[in-house]
Amino acid sequence: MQEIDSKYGEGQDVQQRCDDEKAIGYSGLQIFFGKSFILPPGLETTESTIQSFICAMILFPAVQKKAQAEIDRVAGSSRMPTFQDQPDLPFLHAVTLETLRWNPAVTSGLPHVSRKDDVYDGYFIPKGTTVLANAWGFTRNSRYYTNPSTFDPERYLKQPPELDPREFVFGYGRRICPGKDLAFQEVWILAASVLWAFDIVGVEDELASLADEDRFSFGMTSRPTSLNCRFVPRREGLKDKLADATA
Ligand code: HEM
Repeated sequence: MQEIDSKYGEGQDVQQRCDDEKAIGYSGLQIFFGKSFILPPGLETTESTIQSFICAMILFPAVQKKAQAEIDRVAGSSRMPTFQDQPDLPFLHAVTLETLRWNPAVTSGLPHVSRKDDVYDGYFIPKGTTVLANAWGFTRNSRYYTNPSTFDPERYLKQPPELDPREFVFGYGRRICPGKDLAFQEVWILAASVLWAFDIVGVEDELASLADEDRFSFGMTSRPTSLNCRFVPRREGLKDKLADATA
């Protein structure tokens, strides 16, 4: 990758770079994850969201079991779930939403500048002020979510459902995340595939005793502070089945 990185700086000819990478044998996945490429804005956020999903599955095994039961009912044991199964997997859809909410990857949004004087909730905000929208604040607000620290996908399945986190975890307006639909689908297919193939089992219970404030890093992108777990295969001949699915 270094050889390619030194040839192409940021913002250089992406198509040419892809062709060169393919020519020297990088897989599609390596190209997707290549640094100094156009995707880094979505890379860390998606990665940390997936880590939060794994963390949630460790801490809330009943949710994991319920999602696996739904996947098994729809896809069976001989094939992995695919996007075609999406309409038949409402609980998994809710698990994906709850993953986005439970630990939003960008907890305090990105800084923006107010373009004119404004008043919000009685506070005067002069033109030119740096403004941050607190996504974390939404996720833990009991006005929107019951037991907000609990990972509970059912909140989106009851009538009326609680607030869809896609309303705020991807930002707002003109600069809203352009990768939001892709991100949702990436997290969904990863959750579907991993839960079909493996039981995710925590190897230490230190995470369970932590409060929200200590459980997540709250960096530029927020991720779980500890993630010790084992992926235990759920299927006979899993290696061959995975090879078939990715061939
Ligand atoms: C779960 C995954 C993701 C989350 C939580 C997320 C969240 C965000 C947030 C909060 C912003 C700032 C929006 C604002 O300024 O108000 C943003 C911007 C952006 N995201 Fe994402 N994102 C994710 C995945 C992706 C993916 C997969 C891509 C691309 C493939 C992507 C590309 C971008 C780009 C290019 C921007 C900058 C947009 C601009 O400034 O005009 N993101 N994202």
